Order: sequence, then structure tokens, then C-alpha cells
Amino acid sequence: MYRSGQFVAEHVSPTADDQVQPNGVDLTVEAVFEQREPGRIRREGKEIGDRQELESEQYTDEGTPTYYLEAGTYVARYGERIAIPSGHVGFVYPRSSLMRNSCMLNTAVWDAGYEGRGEGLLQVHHDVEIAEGARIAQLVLAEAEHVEEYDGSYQGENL
Ligand SMILES: O=c1ccn([C@H]2C[C@H](O)[C@@H](COP(=O)(O)OP(=O)(O)OP(=O)(O)O)O2)c(=O)[nH]1
Repeated sequence: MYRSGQFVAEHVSPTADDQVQPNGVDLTVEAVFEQREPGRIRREGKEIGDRQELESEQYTDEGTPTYYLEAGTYVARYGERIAIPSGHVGFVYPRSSLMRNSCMLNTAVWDAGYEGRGEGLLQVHHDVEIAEGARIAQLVLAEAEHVEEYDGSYQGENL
């Protein structure tokens, strides 16, 4: 069973009222990176390739720092600390307005016990402007059985 947005909000911080949705909580973008060097996925272990953080520019009417992203592939880091509770699994979906603007967020499984500020693959199929701190994704939580809890290399990342 998927939990309510109110329940999800108890495991995401900070959470403003406008982030709480009926079935989940919206996540904001805190940083955007462009990969510069190849990573490596080995039989045992992995390495994340070097990346460069993009500057957000202060050029919109409201003066909000904004990323102008040309078509391409980026890694976005979310602004919220997420803690997946025991007995649950998390999934992140793109905010539909992102998708309607020809952009997509590709995501993986969020394990029970994980805590951190995670990342998603931002695919920009048409140039787009995204303000720093804007909502780009939504986290949902489903009840799930598991034997152990997450204890991998990303535990506690970006906290
Ligand atoms: O889109 C996603 C999906 C997951 N995570 C976080 C939560 C998850 O619990 C953790 C590890 O994900 P996964 O287990 O898929 O990573 P891995 O590549 O297998 O690394 P490890 O061996 O450290 O588990 O990363 C993200 O930041 N973004």
C-alpha cells in the first residue's frame, strides 16, 4: 500500500506545506552537475566519474538564481534530507510539469534505512529554465518487506 503525502512528509525535511501532495512529497533541486569523466561499474564496487557543478544564473525577473539547461543529461541533487523508514520502499517520479516541458527524471530504488540527500538523472530533451529550489520530483513511499536495511556507500550522503 502506498502511504499518504502526510506520512511521507514525516520522513522528508525540510518540507513546506506546498510540497505535501495527496500521495507524496515534492522534492526540490539543490544542485545540478554535468559529468566530465567516465565512471566505472565493476563486478565488485563502482566509481562515480568526475562531475562539475553548474552555476545558477541570476537573470530572471524575480531575481531567483536559475539554471538554463541546454538539451543534454545532468545529475540533479535534491534539497531535502530523505529517510526511508523501516517497512517501506521509496520511489521518485518526475514532477509532471517537468515532463510536459520535454524533460525527464530517471530514478532508482530508495531502500529502507537509507538516509541522505539523493540524486536523480535529469534528462533535458529541450532547453529549459529551472530555478534553484524549484520542485522537480515527487517521492512516494510504499509498504514493503525487507530482511536488512540499507548500509551501502551512499548512506548519509550530502548531509
Ligand atoms: O534515484 C535514486 C534512487 C536511490 N537513491 C539513493 C537511495 C538508495 O537507497 C541509495 C542506493 O541506491 P542503490 O542501492 O540503487 O545503489 P547502488 O549503486 O547499488 O550502491 P550501493 O552498492 O552502495 O547500494 O541511493 C538516489 O539517490 N536516487
